[in-house]
Amino acid sequence: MAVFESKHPLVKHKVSLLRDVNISVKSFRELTKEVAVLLTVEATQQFDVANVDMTCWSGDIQAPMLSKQQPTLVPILRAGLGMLDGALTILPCAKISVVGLRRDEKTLDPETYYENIINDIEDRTAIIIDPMLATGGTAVATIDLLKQSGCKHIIALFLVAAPEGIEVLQKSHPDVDLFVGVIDQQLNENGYILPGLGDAGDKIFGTL
Ligand SMILES: O=P(O)(O)OC[C@H]1O[C@H](OP(=O)(O)OP(=O)(O)O)[C@H](O)[C@@H]1O
Ligand SMILES: O=c1cc[nH]c(=O)[nH]1
Ligand SMILES: [Mg+2]
Repeated sequence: MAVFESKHPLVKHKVSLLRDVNISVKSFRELTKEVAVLLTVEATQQFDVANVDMTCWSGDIQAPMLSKQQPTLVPILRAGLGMLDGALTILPCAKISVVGLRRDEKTLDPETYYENIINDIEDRTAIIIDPMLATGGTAVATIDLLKQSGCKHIIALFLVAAPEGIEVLQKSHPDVDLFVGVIDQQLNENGYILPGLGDAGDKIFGTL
């Protein structure tokens, strides 16, 4: 598994702004979307292109186009919805597969409460989007669901990731590449990322 931590100065800057304890819901939503745009650009840099015949204003040409089907975006409810608009800005034709998982506050185990994965997922790259990778339990369960549905190629985007979660993912799904805004220090005793962003879902949905 490859882990790509963004080197883009705007990603660093915007994730730092997201950490402000006094951030408004509006700013948190806007910045989450903006970082999602930047991470989607980085994650799609490795996509293959192949020349196709086309007629241009100046005549017939061969022009490079994406050689595979458009990917499917996989927002993990709730917080992943905050990144969906940003990812769609770069991939406006992507199909969307939605999964809903929440962590049990005490055990930190993920519980799946919704699953709506596209039919032809075996032909497409799945791009998981979720602001936070903490213990890794939610991401592992999501990848399990996608693989059970026939998905063969999966990448995952996170604004902030804890080293503990990266290690768990690495062990469970070594074939999945990660694109991360910032790798943070550690988890606290309640499974929250330090320094982190706090509860990203609550900040995006205004349920603090
Ligand atoms: O790596 P883990 O320890 O599994 O934690 C990460 C998960 O926790 C958060 O979701 P949460 O369960 O708070 O649900 P929400 O998006 O509805 O707020 C976050 O958006 C991830 O999905
Ligand atoms: O720090 C964390 C950990 C899990 N989920 C969040 O939203 N934040
Ligand atoms: Mg939450």
